[in-house]
Amino acid sequence: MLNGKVAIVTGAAQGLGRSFCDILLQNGARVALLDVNEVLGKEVKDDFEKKYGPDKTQFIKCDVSKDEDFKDGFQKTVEKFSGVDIVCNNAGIVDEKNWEKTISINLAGVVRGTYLALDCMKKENGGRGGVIVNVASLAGLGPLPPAPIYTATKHGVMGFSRAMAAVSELTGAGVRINILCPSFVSTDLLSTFHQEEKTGQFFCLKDLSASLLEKYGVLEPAVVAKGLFLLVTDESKNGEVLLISRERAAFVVFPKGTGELPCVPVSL
Ligand SMILES: NC(=O)C1=CN([C@@H]2O[C@H](COP(=O)(O)OP(=O)(O)OC[C@H]3O[C@@H](n4cnc5c(N)ncnc54)[C@H](O)[C@@H]3O)[C@@H](O)[C@H]2O)C=CC1
Ligand SMILES: CCCCCC(=O)CC\C=C/C=C/C=C/[C@@H](O)[C@@H](O)CCCC(=O)O
Repeated sequence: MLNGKVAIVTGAAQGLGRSFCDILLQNGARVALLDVNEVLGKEVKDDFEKKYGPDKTQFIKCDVSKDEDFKDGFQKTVEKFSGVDIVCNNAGIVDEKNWEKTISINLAGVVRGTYLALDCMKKENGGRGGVIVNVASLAGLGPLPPAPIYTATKHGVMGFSRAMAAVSELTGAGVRINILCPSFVSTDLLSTFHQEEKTGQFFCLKDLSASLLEKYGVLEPAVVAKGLFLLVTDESKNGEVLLISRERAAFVVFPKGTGELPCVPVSL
């Protein structure tokens, strides 16, 4: 289904990003693995090479918070695979103490990756069109009290990506932009929920964290990867938000305009 297609996945060295690469490779795509972790990234590339054969993957060391790194990642991908069709802006962290770092990766990194992807794929630039999937979270749909900055970045990814999907459609860029909102997933990032050095002043809410984990359950990365595959392959989807939790996978329906927002009127 994805034969001949070229994908870029950030945060590809482990967790959800690794699963996203796997399902894209399984379906015939060639994949550039971008990650700041060079050791793990090269190991994953070797694993994929054993599983899918040579010349299907390329690991590129890239810190999505650095402009030159990210531009270099795109340039090396185009040089190796002669173009890009799919971009998954997945890299993300939880660090409520170093909150500027969290914003620079989770939000600014997604903005950077979306702009680079559009420059590379949009038809007016000689691109062949394509699709961008930005990874938000259930915390992009509602507040996650133990991680307010993380929540802010994911809400930012939601607003930015939905606006850019409209921009892409209005300008005829030929690039679809969709958003993935998973619930808790069994990856290294989830363990930060219980680490005081990552949750900082909000570590006091660790009981709420535990109850939220109980309430929402924990998904396997491969389940979320199926959601990525749907957003990549369903060409009718642009500006869509796919929520994936233990109970359901569903496209979020938003009010058509602010006039339809559920509100309680007040007299001023
Ligand atoms: N694990 C979970 O419960 C959920 C995770 N997500 C989101 O999914 C995405 C992936 O998270 P996980 O796979 O769970 O985390 P993870 O910690 O297992 O993997 C994240 C990957 O991103 C890489 N990375 C970190 N900073 C980077 C940077 N500056 N530049 C490039 N790569 C960088 C890491 O080296 C790592 O390989 C994140 O955006 C996260 O917010 C969303 C909902 C739930
Ligand atoms: C800090 C660790 C983050 C782990 C990575 C995630 O993105 C996990 C996101 C999973 C669940 C988020 C749930 C957010 C729920 C809110 O919408 C709100 O409903 C929470 C209010 C408390 C409650 O639901 O009882």
